[in-house]
Amino acid sequence: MEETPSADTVRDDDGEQEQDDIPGGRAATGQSDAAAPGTGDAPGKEDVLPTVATLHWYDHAEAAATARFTAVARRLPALVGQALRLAWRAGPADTVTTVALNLMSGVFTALGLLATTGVLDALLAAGPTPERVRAALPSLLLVGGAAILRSLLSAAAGWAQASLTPRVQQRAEVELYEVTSRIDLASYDDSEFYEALMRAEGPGASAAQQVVSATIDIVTGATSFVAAAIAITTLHPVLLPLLLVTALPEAWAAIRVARSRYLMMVQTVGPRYHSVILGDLLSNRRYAADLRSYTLQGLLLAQYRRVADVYRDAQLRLARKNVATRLAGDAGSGLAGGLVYLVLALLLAAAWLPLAVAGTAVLAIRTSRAALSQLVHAVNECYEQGLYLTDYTTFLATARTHLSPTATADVSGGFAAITVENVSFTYPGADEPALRDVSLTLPAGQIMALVGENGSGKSTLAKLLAHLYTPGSGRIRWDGVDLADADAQAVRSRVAVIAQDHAHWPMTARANVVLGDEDDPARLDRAAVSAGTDEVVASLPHGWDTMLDRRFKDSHELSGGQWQRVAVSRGFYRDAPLIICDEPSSNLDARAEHTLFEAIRRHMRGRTVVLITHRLANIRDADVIHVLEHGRITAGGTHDELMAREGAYRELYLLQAAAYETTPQAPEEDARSSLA
Ligand SMILES: Nc1ncnc2c1ncn2[C@@H]1O[C@H](COP(=O)(O)OP(=O)(O)OP(=O)(O)O)[C@@H](O)[C@H]1O
Repeated sequence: MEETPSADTVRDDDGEQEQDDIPGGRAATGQSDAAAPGTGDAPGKEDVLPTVATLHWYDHAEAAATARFTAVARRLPALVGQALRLAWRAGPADTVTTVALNLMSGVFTALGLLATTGVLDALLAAGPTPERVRAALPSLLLVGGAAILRSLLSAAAGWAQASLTPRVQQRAEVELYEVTSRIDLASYDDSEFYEALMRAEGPGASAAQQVVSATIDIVTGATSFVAAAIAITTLHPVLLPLLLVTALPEAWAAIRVARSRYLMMVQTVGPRYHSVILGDLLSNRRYAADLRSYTLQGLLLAQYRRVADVYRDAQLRLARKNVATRLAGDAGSGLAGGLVYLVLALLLAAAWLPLAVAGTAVLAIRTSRAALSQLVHAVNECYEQGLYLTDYTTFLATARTHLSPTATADVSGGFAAITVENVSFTYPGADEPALRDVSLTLPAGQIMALVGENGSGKSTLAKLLAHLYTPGSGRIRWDGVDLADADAQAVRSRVAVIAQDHAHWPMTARANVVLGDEDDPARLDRAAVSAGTDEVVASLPHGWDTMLDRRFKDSHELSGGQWQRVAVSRGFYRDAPLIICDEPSSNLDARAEHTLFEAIRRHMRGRTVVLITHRLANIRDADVIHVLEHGRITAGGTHDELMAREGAYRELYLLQAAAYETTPQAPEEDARSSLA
C-alpha cells in the first residue's frame, strides 16, 4: 500500500525521510522567517493581512508529489489515456494525424539504422575503393531516403501537434467555465471548493495541453526508442539491457527535480497567494484613494517584501537542490554510457561483433540514448503536469455534483402565488443558520416588503426566492411546483433581481441595462426613466454607448448612486413576473429615491415585488410587510397593522420618524426667535 507522508516529512524515492527545507512551507521547522504571512505562522505585528489558513488541497497535493517511482509508473497509463481522451475531444483528426505521423517517423528511424549496416558492410569489405563505394550506394540511398522521410514526417507531426495543443487548452477552459458558470451559488461560499476552483482554473487548466504535449512526446520518444532498440537487438541482444541501464540515473534525476518543483509550488502557495493580494492592494484603482488617505504604502510594501522574500528563498533553495540532483543524474548517466561503450569494445575485441555492425551499433546507441532521454523527460513532464491536471479533473468531477439536478417540473406558466414552507438555510461553513423555519405566502401582483436589522436574513430570503440558493430544509413553491424540482435557468429567467451588491459589468451603459436580453429601445426608455438612469445617460459622453469601465478607452466612471440607478433599470428592464429589489435606494439621492418608489408603486402593478429596505417610509404602501429577526419572521401585516402593535417594526419606524420630527427653522425665523 502507498505510504502517505506525514505533514513535516517528505519521503524520497529511495525511502529516506528528509526534513522539508522550504521556508514558509507548512512543514517548515525552526524557520527564521517566523511571522511570514501566508505561511500558517502567527502574523507579524505590522502585518495587514491575516495568515492564510492551511489550504485544504495541500494534503492531496503533497501525497501526490511524494509518491514513489512505482506510483509514477502506475499512474502513467491512466494519464496517457486521459491525455489522449482530452486530445480526441479537442481535435480527433489532429490527434490521429499526430500519433500516426510520429509512428511512421519511428519506422523510418529503424529502417535508416538497419540500412547503415549495409553501408558500413560494403565500405569495410575488401577490394578497390570505387567498387566498395558503388556497392554501398543502394544502402546509402536507403539511409538518405529514410532520413529525408523521417524529417518530413517529424515536421508534419510537429505541425499537427502545434494545431492540436491550443485546442486542448481551449477545450479544457471551456469545459471548466461551462461548469463554473452553472454551479450552485452556495459553492462559492464554500472556501474549500473555491480554493479548488482557483487551482483548477490556474495551473490545472493549462496542464491539460502540457499533458497532451508530453504524451505526444512520449509516443515520439517511445517510437524512436523502439525503432533503435529493434535495430540494436538485431545487431547484438546484450546491447539492449545495457542501454536501458543508462537511462535510469537520468530518469531518477528528472523525476526528483519535478517533484521538488511541485512541492515547492504547493508549499509556497500561501506566500504567493498573499503576494497577489498585496500586489492588488498596492496597484488596484479600487484601493488607490484609501491607500493614500490612510498612508498605507509603507506598511503594505514592507509586508509585500517579506512575503516575496519567503518565496524567493524557497526558489533559491529549490534551484540549489535541483542543480545537485541534475549533476548527480548526469554523472550517473555518463558512467552508464561509458559502460555501454566498454562492452561494445570488448565484444569487438573478442571478435563477437563484426566491425560494420559495431559501427552501426554506435549510431544506434546514440539514437536510442537521445530517444530515451526524450522519453524520460516526456514521462516526467507528463507525471508532473499530471499532478496539476488531477487538480483540474478532480475539481470538474466535484463541481458537476454541484450542478442543479435535472428539472422534472415546468414553471413556464409563472405562478399565482409563491409559498415558502418552513424554510431554513445555513451558508456552507457557517455555524448559525441565516434563516430558521420561515413560512409565508406571496400572491402574484402583490408588493411584499422585508424589514429587519442588519444580518437578520432579508437578503438570504430574497436569494432563496430568486432560486440562487436552495433551502437546507423546507420548500419554496410556485403554486404547487417545488423550485427544487424546476429547471433553475427557467426559474431565474422569470425573476429580476436588483441586488444589494449589484455587479458593475465592464460593458456599455446599454449593455449594463439590457444585459443579454433583446434590445428594445422603448422598453429601455421606460426602465431608464423609472430609476432616473435617463439623466445619468444624458450626461455620458457617448450616451448609452459609453463604456462604463475605466480600463477601456473612451470610458466613463459612474458614481455609486449612478451605478445603483443603472442596476435598478436593469431589474426593471427584464420582463419578469417576480422582481426582487434588495436595498434599491441605499445610494440614491432623495429625488431618485422618490422616483424609484413611485415607479414601483405605479408601474410594477401586475408584477410581484419583493422589496427590502431600511427606509421604512418607502414601504408604507406595501401589501404586506414581514419583519425578520435573527433569521425568523417575527411579525407580518400591513403598515397600519404593524404600527398598531408593539414590536420591532413600530420601534424602528418611530425611531426613523423621530429624526424628521424637529423641522429645522428657516434662518430668519431662527434669528427672530433668538432676538425675542
Ligand atoms: N455568503 C455568506 N456566507 C456566510 N454567511 C453569510 C453569507 N451571506 C450572509 N451571511 C450571514 O447570514 C446572515 C444573514 O445575512 P443577510 O445578508 O441575509 O442579512 P440582511 O438581513 O440582508 O442584512 P443587511 O440588512 O445588513 O443587508 C448574517 O449573519 C450574515 O453574516
